[in-house]
Amino acid sequence: ALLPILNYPDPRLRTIAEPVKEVTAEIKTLIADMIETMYDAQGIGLAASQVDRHIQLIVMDLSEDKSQPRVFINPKVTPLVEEKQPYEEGCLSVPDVYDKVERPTKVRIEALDENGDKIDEEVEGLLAVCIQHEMDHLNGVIFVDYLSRLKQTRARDKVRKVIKIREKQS
Ligand SMILES: O=C(O)C[C@@H](Cc1ccccc1)C(=O)SCC(=O)c1ccccc1
Ligand SMILES: [Zn+2]
Repeated sequence: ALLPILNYPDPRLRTIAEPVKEVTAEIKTLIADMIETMYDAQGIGLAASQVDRHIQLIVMDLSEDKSQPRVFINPKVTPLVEEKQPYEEGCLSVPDVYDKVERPTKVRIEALDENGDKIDEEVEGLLAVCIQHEMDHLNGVIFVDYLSRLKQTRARDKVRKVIKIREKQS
């Protein structure tokens, strides 16, 4: 089922996510719903925080044909290099706002997958950017927090406009 995505600056997006204790049937349903919601919203990642579920769960699919969804449960991300790289980020909770954010170029991801099996990978490129962006969501951080006050104000105004247009369309 499609889930409603919280929009910036909704304070619920600032909630710190709790660790997942057990991958229950309910969580497997949530994972399927998040993947469906991510594809519908044309995203490449989605954190549970964005659908108002405050558990440490991220879904991601960087494939062209939306055929390789990945699930990260209780993820831990560790930078492997000091070097940072800028990337033009977007966010499904801040629609139509894109801006450069600098993040460590290479990171280690430790997590569990949807079967409770260990993930332990060193990644760079868009996967490294996206996992750090999603990890921020689980810690109540949104990418606009790294931008200037002026850009944050513009982002709030932009989201307000986009939501109004979407409400008219629905
Ligand atoms: O809000 C989210 O977490 C999803 C977000 C993930 C993300 C994309 C790009 C850089 C960092 C994090 C999105 O999927 S934004 C929409 C999108 O598909 C996209 C935007 C910019 C570059 C590439 C993809
Ligand atoms: Zn986001």
